[in-house]
Amino acid sequence: MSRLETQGLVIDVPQRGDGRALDLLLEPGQVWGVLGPNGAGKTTLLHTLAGLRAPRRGEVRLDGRPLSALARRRVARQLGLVFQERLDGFPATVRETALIGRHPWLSPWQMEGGEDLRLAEAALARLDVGHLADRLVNTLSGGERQRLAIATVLTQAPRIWLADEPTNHLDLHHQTAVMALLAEQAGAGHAVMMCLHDLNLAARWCDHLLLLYPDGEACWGPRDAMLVPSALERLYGQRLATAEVDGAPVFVPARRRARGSEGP
Ligand SMILES: Nc1ncnc2c1ncn2[C@@H]1O[C@H](COP(=O)(O)OP(=O)(O)OP(=O)(O)O)[C@@H](O)[C@H]1O
Repeated sequence: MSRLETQGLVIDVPQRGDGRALDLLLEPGQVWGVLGPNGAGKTTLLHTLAGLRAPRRGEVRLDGRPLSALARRRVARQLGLVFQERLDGFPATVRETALIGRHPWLSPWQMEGGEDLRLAEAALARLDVGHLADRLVNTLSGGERQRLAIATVLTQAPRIWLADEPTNHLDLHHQTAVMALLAEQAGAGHAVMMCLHDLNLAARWCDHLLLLYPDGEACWGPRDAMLVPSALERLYGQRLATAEVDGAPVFVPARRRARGSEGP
C-alpha cells in the first residue's frame, strides 16, 4: 500500500500565477479524476507527482518521504505513469515494449526472466493486444498503442497509477475496459489518479475529483461534492445540461454558452 501526498504544492506552469496550493492525499483504494480545460496544467501536475518535473513550491511525498529524496528505481517500483504522448525511438515489438515495465524490478544488466515474460503476456492479453505481441509498435493503430502503454504499466505493477487521459484513442468498449481495469487496481488496494476530458467517465468511475482552473485555482474532494453543474460550467466555460442514467449524472454541452465564457 502506498500513499502519495502533496504539501503546499504549486505546479510550475510557465507564465502563470501560483493560484491555489494543492494539499492532496491519494490513498490506497481511491480513484481520483483530474478535470480541467486544455492548458489548465493536468499533465504538468501528473509529471510533478511522478517526480519528472520540479514543483514551483511545496513538495510531493511518497509514503511520507519527499519524492525528490528517493532513488528513481524505488519510485518506479511504486509509481507508474501512463503518458499522454509517447515517442517510440527505436523499432521494438509490442512484447519488448511491455517488458520495459519490468525494468525497475531488474538490476542494471539483468535480462528479463520467465516470470517477467509471464507478467507482460498477461498484461497484453488483459488489454486485448496479446495477438499483436510480435508486431512492431510503429505499426499499431492509435487505440492499440494506447492499450499497449497501459499494458506496459500493468506489467510494471505499481501501487500508484498516474494516467494521463488513459482513454485517449479508445473506442467505447475499450474505454470501459480500461476504466474497469483502473477501478480493479483500486479495488486491489492501489491508488489511481487520472486526467480525463470526459466528464461522464469521471462521474461514473472516479470517487474523488480535482478541478483545475486555467488561472491555477483548484478545488478537490469527494466526487459528489465536486459534480456541481455551476462549478463544472465555470471550469469549461460551457453551459451543461444534466440528466441521470443508471443512478449517475450525465453531462452534455448545452447549445448556449455560459455567460462570460470566451471562444466559438
Ligand atoms: N516547456 C513549456 N514551455 C512553455 N509553456 C509550457 C511548457 N510546458 C507546458 N507549458 C504550458 O503549460 C500549460 C499547462 O500545460 P499542460 O500540458 O499541463 O496542460 P493540460 O491541462 O494537460 O492540457 P491538455 O488538456 O491540452 O492536455 C499550457 O498552457 C502549456 O502550453
